[in-house]
Amino acid sequence: MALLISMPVVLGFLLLVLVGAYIIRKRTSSSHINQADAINTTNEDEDPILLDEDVDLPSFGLEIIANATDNFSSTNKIGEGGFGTVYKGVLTTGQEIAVKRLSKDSGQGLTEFKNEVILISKLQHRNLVRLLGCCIHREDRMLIYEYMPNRSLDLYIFNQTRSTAVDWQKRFDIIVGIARGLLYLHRDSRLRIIHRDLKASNILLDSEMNPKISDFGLARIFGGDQTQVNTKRVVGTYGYMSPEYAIDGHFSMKSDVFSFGVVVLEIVSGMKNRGFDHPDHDLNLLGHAWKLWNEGRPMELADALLENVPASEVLRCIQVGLLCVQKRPEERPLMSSVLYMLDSDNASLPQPKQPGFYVERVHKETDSSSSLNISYTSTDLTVTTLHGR
Ligand SMILES: Nc1ncnc2c1ncn2[C@@H]1O[C@H](COP(=O)(O)OP(=O)(O)OP(=O)(O)O)[C@@H](O)[C@H]1O
Repeated sequence: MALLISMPVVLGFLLLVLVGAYIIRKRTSSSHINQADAINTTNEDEDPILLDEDVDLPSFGLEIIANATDNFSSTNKIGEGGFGTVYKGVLTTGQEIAVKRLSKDSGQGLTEFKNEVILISKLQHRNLVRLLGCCIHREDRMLIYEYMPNRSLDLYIFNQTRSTAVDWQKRFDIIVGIARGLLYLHRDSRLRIIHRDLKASNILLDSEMNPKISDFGLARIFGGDQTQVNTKRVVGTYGYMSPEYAIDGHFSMKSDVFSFGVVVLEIVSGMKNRGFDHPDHDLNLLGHAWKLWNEGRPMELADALLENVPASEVLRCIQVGLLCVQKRPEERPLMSSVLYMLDSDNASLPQPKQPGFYVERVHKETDSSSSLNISYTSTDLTVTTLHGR
């Protein structure tokens, strides 16, 4: 009798457990869908998307890397970034490497480290820097890259002495190479990747001055038909960030296109967007280029150190650069169109409209569509801004 009474109770309990398990499973799997097949626009959590899967990447022992870099000696130090210090090293095989050592007090860096390892180990393109492996030893984390003998683009184009080493043909090839690398990230790789920190110091140059996009610590994977992510944590570098990203935290392929446009105008002019100084106005490089364009004298933007430049090619690059930095993301071209425009002599290009963020020296630019003022600092550091705080 007692058994007969308790039977429905037991069955009911079992049913509850099953329904509960189903709901939990459904929730878990839909959070995966958000990452992989995501919807058109998503809100990004404070933490970046990290794929939970094994990465097939060689691991170097600390001893090997310490030997290669002369125990991380200051003479082997070649750079310093938001992530930590970069050292040059030589393996016993004679192969030259660049070692990025995550600084220990960089809480941000650990997430970026994982992100970079996971992302770049899946990518392969002649215009992307190659990650050879990583080294994890206790608290120490390092990324091992192929060494780029000509270091980064900023060291050439913003340096009067060195910039003569990059004539117009080289600069044009570098622009096209960066565009190809970015198109691969946006469209042609197995994943759709938004770099988020494209800038001159993240373009490395090999022995033949071929450009390689580097620094994937801030990059994000988009899935399915996803075109935009909204984040509260804006990370990037002032001078290269698009208005909709810097102000509203919206990033997309079009925010990378904006950064690409800034790089193009910097390559053509040999001047930095941020910190640009002109006696006649308060505009930054984008504003200056836009002003010259409207006044019908765009060729004045070209680096004075360049000789015998093919005017039509330079003009095309300036026009493409201005199209990429247009204020409204929907007006900016996709990287496929950018490459088409760069490649074709006689394609008729659209007229560029007003760029985003084109005032510099007033140190403050207000966007009417947002209640937020963007205040520039005087440093060129990578920034992290929390919106809505
Ligand atoms: N693979 C490499 N080969 C040669 N030089 C490199 C390599 N990777 C980085 N460097 C040098 O080290 C410098 C610092 O690189 P890193 O990517 O850490 O910082 P960054 O891009 O300058 O700044 P941030 O981290 O703020 O974006 C680069 O500008 C470049 O000159």
